[in-house]
Amino acid sequence: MDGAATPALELRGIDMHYGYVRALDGIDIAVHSGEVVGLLGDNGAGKSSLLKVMSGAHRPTGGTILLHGEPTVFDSPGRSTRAGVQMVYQDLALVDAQDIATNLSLGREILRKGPLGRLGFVDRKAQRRRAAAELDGLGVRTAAVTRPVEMLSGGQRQVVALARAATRVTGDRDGVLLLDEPTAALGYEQTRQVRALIRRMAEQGVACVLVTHDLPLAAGVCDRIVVLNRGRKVADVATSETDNDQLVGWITGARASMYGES
Ligand SMILES: Nc1ncnc2c1ncn2[C@@H]1O[C@H](COP(=O)(O)OP(=O)(O)OP(=O)(O)O)[C@@H](O)[C@H]1O
Repeated sequence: MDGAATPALELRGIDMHYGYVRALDGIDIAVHSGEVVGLLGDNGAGKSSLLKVMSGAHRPTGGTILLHGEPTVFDSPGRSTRAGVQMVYQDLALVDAQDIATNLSLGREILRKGPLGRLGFVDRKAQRRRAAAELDGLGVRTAAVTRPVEMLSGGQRQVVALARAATRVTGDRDGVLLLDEPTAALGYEQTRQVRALIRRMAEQGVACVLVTHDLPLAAGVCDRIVVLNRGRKVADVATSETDNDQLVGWITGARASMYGES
C-alpha cells in the first residue's frame, strides 16, 4: 500500500455489543494524518462507543483496528496512549487539587537534581514555563498556569483537558487525537480557541476525530463527516460536498436508506 495513503487509524467491520444491545454494527472508518473527521449522530447512535473502541477504553466484539496499517489490539487505554492515540474524555480526568501546569505535565514531569545530585525532584518552575509556552503555542488563553484546576470554570477545565491531550500529540505526525464533544460546555471565545486548536493539530499532521452534536462546528472544522444511525454508518462524505439539511436527514434517519447519495 502507498505509505502516504495509509490511514493513521482505520477500523474495519467493528461490532460492539453491550449484552443484547448492538451499539455498533460493522463500522468501517479511516482517518488520515492531518485530517479532521467529524462523527455525528443522534443520541444513542453509537458515537461514544466508537470513540471508546478507537481509544482502547472498550474492546470491540468484532472487527479489526489498524494503526498506520498495522493490525492492533487496544486492550487498554494505556496501550493506545503509548501508541500515540490521545482521547479527551467528557469527564476530563484532570487532577482537581493540582494547578494547570502540573496537570499539563502529568506523565511527562520535568525532574531536577536534588541536594545529593540524584534526579527525583519535580521542577515546578520549569514545568510552569513549559506549560505557559505550550498554551501560548496552542493559541489557548486561560487562567494563570499556577491556578488549581478546581478553581476553574467548567469551560476552562475543558480547554485545559484538551490542551493537555494536544500537547501530547503536538508535532507527532503519527498522532491521533480523539475528542468527545470538546465544546459542549464552552462559550463563544473558548469554542473559537478549541476550533483553532483542532485545526492547528491537523496542520501539524495529527489525525483528529471529533464527536459532536454541533453541526456548525462540524462544518467549520471537519474535512470529512461520518454519520452514525443506530450503530450503523449511514454517511461518509467530504464536508465540502454536503450541507446542513443533508446531514440532519442522515442523523435523523430520514435518508438512511439512501446511503452513499451525495
Ligand atoms: N455501558 C453501556 N452498557 C449498555 N449499553 C450501553 C453502554 N454504553 C452505551 N450503551 C448503548 O449503546 C448505544 C450507543 O450508545 P453511545 O453512548 O455510543 O451513543 P452516542 O451516539 O454517543 O450517544 P449520545 O450522543 O447520547 O452520547 C445506546 O443504545 C446506549 O444505550
